[in-house]
Amino acid sequence: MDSSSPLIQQFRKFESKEIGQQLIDQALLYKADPRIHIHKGMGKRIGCIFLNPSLRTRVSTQLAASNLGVEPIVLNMDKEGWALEMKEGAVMNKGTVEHIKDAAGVLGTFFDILAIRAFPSLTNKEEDMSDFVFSQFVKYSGVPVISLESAIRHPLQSLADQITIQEHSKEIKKPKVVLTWAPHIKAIPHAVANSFAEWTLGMEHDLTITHPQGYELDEKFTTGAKIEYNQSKALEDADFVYVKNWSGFNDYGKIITTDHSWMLTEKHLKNAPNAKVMHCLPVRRNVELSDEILDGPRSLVQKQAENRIYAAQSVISHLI
Ligand SMILES: NCCC[C@H](NC(=O)CCC(=O)O)C(=O)O
Ligand SMILES: NC(=O)OP(=O)(O)O
Repeated sequence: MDSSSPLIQQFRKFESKEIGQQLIDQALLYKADPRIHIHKGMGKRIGCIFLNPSLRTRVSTQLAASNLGVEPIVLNMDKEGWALEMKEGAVMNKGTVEHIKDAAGVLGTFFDILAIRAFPSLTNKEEDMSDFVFSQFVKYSGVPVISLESAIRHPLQSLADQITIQEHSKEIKKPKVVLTWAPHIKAIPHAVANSFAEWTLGMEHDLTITHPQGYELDEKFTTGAKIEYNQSKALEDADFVYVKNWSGFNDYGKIITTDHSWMLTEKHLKNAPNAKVMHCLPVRRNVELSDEILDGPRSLVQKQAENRIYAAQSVISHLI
């Protein structure tokens, strides 16, 4: 498939509701019968390259590939690979051992598809915003590259989230979705929140984003959403509440507040009796979200994680 096609672009950034729905439908087909296309990927290989930790993405991508007969090979580059140099023209007389040009070139000859996890630095805003590390793999590998969460987006997570929303909103015409900031002990990337906003708006749901002053996200991803600084007002009558921490975007990579009162508990949802609660995981229990919600009937977090398999399978299937 031509790597500039809108379908492939959507694996990186949201292109259209029609393509979004097509990917969701394909994922649901695989969920009903995971090995229906077991021969489709015969002889193909996907290289899953992790520059950062992962549980769900690592395992679900391998399961998705296996369901299609594609052989997955995982390289935990941060632990097992050579330290990569990303900068053009670098004099490599310090810690980095291998240049991205050489490494990505080799990986491109070994694999039909690459899948890359590369978190942001959260210190160099301009570089992070250009999705520098992910883009270097795209530039030098010469094969289609799937994002397993890059500096600015986490599209496979968002696809899984939209599958989950669709599965749980059969009776609701236009679900009210609320993305709420949650406290955390560390500076956390914007990718999950950005992609969730991009896909939720793209699928034409009603999106409200709530966070303390100063935690405004990049407008590139949030235009069309209501921004409501009063969390309890934002949560009223919500159908889905997506809980996520992120660090400052304007005050880049900074922790602006850790206000514990933003941690979602049952009390916060007294005016949202039907709200289902979502989180991409891993979650810091009783910091971001309370045990009572995570272990209670509102929680969709396990369903989201399960749908990661079929989201990845839908995307890989379109690529082979
Ligand atoms: N892919 C799922 C989330 C990955 C990352 N979370 C983290 O880094 C959590 C780290 C911690 O809790 O220490 C994030 O939110 O973008
Ligand atoms: N949600 C998610 O991407 O999880 P991992 O970081 O464990 O892959």
